[in-house]
Formats: sequence, C-alpha cells, structure tokens
Amino acid sequence: MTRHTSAPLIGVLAVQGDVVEHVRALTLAGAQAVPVRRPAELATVDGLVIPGGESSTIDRLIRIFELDAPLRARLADGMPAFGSCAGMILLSGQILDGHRDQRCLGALDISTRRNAFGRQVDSFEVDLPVTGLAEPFRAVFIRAPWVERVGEDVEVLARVEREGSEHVVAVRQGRVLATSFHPEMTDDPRIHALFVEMVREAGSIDSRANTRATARATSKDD
Ligand SMILES: NC(=O)CC[C@H](N)C(=O)O
Repeated sequence: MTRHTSAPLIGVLAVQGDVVEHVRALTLAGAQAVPVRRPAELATVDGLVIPGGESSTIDRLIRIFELDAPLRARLADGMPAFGSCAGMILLSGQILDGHRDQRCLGALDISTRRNAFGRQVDSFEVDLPVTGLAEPFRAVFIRAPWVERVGEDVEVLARVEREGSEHVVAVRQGRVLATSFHPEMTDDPRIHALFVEMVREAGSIDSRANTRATARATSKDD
C-alpha cells in the first residue's frame, strides 16, 4: 500500500464534484493522482482527496458505490485525507444545516455549517493568510461551509473575515486537512503540496513502524 518513491499515489474520490481539477493540482504538486470509484482502487492509494461538489450527493453516492465502510476503515487506520468545500463537510464530525439523513465521516473533530456564507451569488475570493504558507493564498469560496466548532486537537490554519465576523476556513488534525475554499480552482499548487508532504510524511512514519514491527516479530522467532 505504501510506496517508497518520492511521488506518492493519491486518489481523488470520483463519484461527483471537481475531480479533474484536483488530479491536475496534485500532479502539479508532485504526486501521482488517480480517480477512485471502487473499494479496490481505494485500497491502493497512499492518501485521498475528497473534492468540492455537493456533499449530500457525494454522501449518497459513497454508499451506493459501497465505498462508505472501506473509506471509514482507511480513515480510522490513518490514511491521510484532504477535503475541499463539500469534502470538508464530508470529513467533519458534525454537519449543521445538512440535508435530512446526510452523514459525515467523522475524521475531523469539527462541526461544519453548510452554505454558511449564503447562496451561490455570495461566492467570493480573497487573499487569505494560511499557516504554513509564506504568502497569502487566493481562496475561492463557492457556496462554502465554515467551521463553527473546533475540537482541541484541531489546528486552525486560516480564518476569513466577512461582514465583521471571523470564521474558520482551513483546519488540520493529524493527517487530515480541510479547506472551505477550492485550491484546485487556482493555478497555485501550494495547498496540494502541503497535503502531498503530509502523505509522504505519513508513508515514512508507517514504513518505519512496519520495519520495527517486523524486527520485533523476527527477534521473537529467534
Ligand atoms: N463548492 C462546494 O463544494 C459547495 C458545497 C455545497 N454547498 C455542499 O453543501 O456540499
């Protein structure tokens, strides 16, 4: 599952949403990127992006494609993941203003409010300072969520100010990254590069742990 080359294999969940844009951004950021539609494809990737789109539709399709259980299992097992916009909603622990029956994957200890900034006409762009990036990032918000509650293990990477209030719009918790905005819709690969680095780091930590486990098992056999 974990490769040792410098280009990790990163999947983009491809049931609905802006898959092609993420594949392109990941490739620019130095990863090998593949669409993921089947459990067998999910099993081969070192990390996964959940794209922007419509979170309740993606949630429904995940279940129809029988990806729900394998996805939860891989996330619980420490697979790195990055969600943008609808992807952030799906990775959350709680959805506010969700569709009836809409579920989330609980990989981030956050509560996310859907369509928090208003309707489609309220889509906007700002130059956003993001922790870990030297220069502000041109952030594109489209019917975006914001993060209303952040658990204590969650690091806030960015906040945006709208109409006099500040809202959390980028977070990281361990191996899971999420943004309310769409870095895949710009030509700037820095957020994807941050995620590719997280995947590389996770791969080398896991392979060191595997080496130690093998060494322990071998020494027991001696
Ligand atoms: N651009 C987007 O991904 C929009 C997200 C959408 N409003 C949802 O609830 O899923």
